Amino acid sequence: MKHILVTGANGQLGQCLKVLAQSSEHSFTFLNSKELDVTNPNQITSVFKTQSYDFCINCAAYTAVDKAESEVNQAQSINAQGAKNLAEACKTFNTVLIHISTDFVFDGTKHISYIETDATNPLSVYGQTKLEAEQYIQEILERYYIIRTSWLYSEFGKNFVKRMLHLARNRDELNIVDNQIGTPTYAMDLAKVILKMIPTEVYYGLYHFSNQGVASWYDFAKVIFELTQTTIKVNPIPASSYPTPAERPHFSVLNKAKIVQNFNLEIPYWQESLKKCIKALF
Ligand SMILES: NC(=O)C1=CN([C@@H]2O[C@H](COP(=O)(O)OP(=O)(O)OC[C@H]3O[C@@H](n4cnc5c(N)ncnc54)[C@H](OP(=O)(O)O)[C@@H]3O)[C@@H](O)[C@H]2O)C=CC1
Ligand SMILES: Cc1cn([C@H]2C[C@H](O)[C@@H](COP(=O)(O)OP(=O)(O)O[C@H]3O[C@@H](C)C(=O)[C@@H](O)[C@H]3O)O2)c(=O)[nH]c1=O
Repeated sequence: MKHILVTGANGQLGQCLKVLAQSSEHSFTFLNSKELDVTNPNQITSVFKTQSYDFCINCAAYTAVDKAESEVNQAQSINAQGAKNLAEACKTFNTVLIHISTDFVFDGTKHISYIETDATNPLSVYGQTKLEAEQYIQEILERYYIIRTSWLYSEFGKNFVKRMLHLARNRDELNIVDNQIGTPTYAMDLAKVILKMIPTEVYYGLYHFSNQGVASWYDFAKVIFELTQTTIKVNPIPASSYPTPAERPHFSVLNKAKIVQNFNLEIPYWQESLKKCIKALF
């Protein structure tokens, strides 16, 4: 049995981990942003002093991609400095850090799936602060897992699936970007993989994980409405017709070969996992 600390426990990934913790052999401590503010090194130290943790899963993040363009300091402080603070505590207290990163560290100019060693070049403040976090962790720690994932959704928190269903209540028509290509990922699938990595305690390093398959946001929206039998007209539009403060990569499909091989995974296709999430929502 391992002792596991989870930060940012009220976010969507944190809540998925809470569900899985109920049937896990491990002992979990879930702390929300008030109980453990990752920007506060003193608070982190006092939490790590209360008991010895084998693992810390960092689910704390600033994830408002567009807002981050104007709240640079806050995004930097939570995403980059917060991860650095946790990495330092993990080093002092001999804890393995499991940190979640993003496909938005890439600029999207590649045409085949991104592997872990591909060059990064974030287009947004959010992506830049998440990349800084990766760099701090790699500098400070030897025993860490960084998992880059993409387009997370779940029955919990704020995400694209819930936003589409909410918008469809008052609209007959939606325009959705069809030239940003990635892979939607069910946060519950990511949570399961994280827990599968825990007993292994080997193969530390940087990994990519998403569901299988490829989609545009338009494809994603269409399937959300099909599965929920929502009648709405969905129009494909280029990103240039949907201006946003943050630029997003045109292509950010992640290659999962490394995580599949090292942890012997079978990854579900995104449409299959979306069905499970929709079932949990209704
Ligand atoms: N959502 C997505 O599409 C993707 C997310 N990721 C990454 O996955 C991880 C999990 O994301 P997700 O669950 O969706 O994120 P959420 O936005 O759902 O949750 C983030 C959590 O972090 C908490 N938090 C914010 N500031 C602090 C702080 N200073 N100290 C402690 N906790 C804080 C928030 O708490 P509060 O609500 O109280 O502010 C919130 O509960 C993140 O690292 C994210 O970057 C990667 C790819 C895609
Ligand atoms: C609401 C809406 C969005 N869009 C577009 C805008 C954008 O290009 C795309 C997705 O928009 P969102 O703002 O919902 O998603 P976004 O916040 O960009 O999602 C990202 O979040 C961060 C945290 C990550 O790490 C990424 O992997 C990714 O999941 O959909 C439309 O085209 N029409 C719409 O009506």
